[in-house]
Amino acid sequence: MKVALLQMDIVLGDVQANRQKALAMLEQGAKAGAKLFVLPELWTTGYVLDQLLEIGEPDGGPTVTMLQKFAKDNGVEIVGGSIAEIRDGKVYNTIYVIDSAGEVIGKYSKIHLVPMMNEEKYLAPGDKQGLFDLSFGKAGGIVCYDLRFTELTRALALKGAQVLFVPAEWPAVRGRHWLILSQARAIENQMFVVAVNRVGQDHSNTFFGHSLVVSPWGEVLAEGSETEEQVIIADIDLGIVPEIRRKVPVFADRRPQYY
Ligand SMILES: O=C(O)CCC(=O)C(=O)O
Repeated sequence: MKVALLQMDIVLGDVQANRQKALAMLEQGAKAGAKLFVLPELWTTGYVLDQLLEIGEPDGGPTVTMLQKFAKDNGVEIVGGSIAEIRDGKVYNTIYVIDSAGEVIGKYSKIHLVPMMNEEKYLAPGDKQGLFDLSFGKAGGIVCYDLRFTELTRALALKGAQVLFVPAEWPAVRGRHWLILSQARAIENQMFVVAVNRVGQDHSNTFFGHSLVVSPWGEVLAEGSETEEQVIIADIDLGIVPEIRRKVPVFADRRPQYY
C-alpha cells in the first residue's frame, strides 16, 4: 500500500489558503500513485487557539467535504489530519477518516490536551478511542501529544490495529522525543506508525517536520526533512505484521494480571 504524508507548512488562521495548499499536495501524491493520504494536526488553522470557535467547522463543513470529494474522485482513503471541529459550542481537535467512496467512516478527537500549549483553555478533550476499519484492515488514530501515552496505543493494538496514524504539530525543541516515541510505539506494538508533522513556525514554536513511517520492526522507511514542505511517499507491506508478531511473540507473552 502506497501512503502519502503531507508534511505542510500552515498559514496561521487562513483556512482557505491551507485548503488550497493541501489540495495541491493531495494531487501531487495521487500523481505519485498514493492510495492513502495523511495530513498533520490542525492543518486548516494552525495554533490560533483563541480563534478556533470562529474558524473551526462543524461536521459536514467545507474542509471535510473537500476531502470527501478528493477521496471519491480519486478512489483513495484519507486520514484527514485533524481539524478544529465545532460540536455543542466547543472545539475538538478531530481526525476525520474517509473511505474511497468519499464516506466519513470514523472520527477521533484528541484525548490528551497539551498543558505546554494551553490547549485545555480552548479545546475540549475527546472521550473515545480512534479505531478505524480501512480497506487494508484495522488502524488506530491518535493526535500529537497522545503519542506520549503508551497505554492508548497499546489499547488500539490490542483491538487489532496494525497501523497507527499520528497527525501532529510537534515542536523542534522536543524533536528527539518525536523520533524516539514514534519508533518505540512501532516496536513495542509491532505495528506501522505513520506520523505526520508540520514544518514552519508560529508565534510560539518552530515545528520539527521529520514526518516518518516506521515499520513494526522499528525501521524508518521514510522520513521528511526538518524545514521543507514535502509529500513523502512510502510503501507499507502489512504482510510482515503477523510474521513479526510470531517471531517475537510479545502479545502472546503479555501477563496483564501483574501489571
Ligand atoms: O508532546 C509534545 O512534546 C508535543 C505535543 C504537541 O505539540 C501537541 O500535542 O500539539
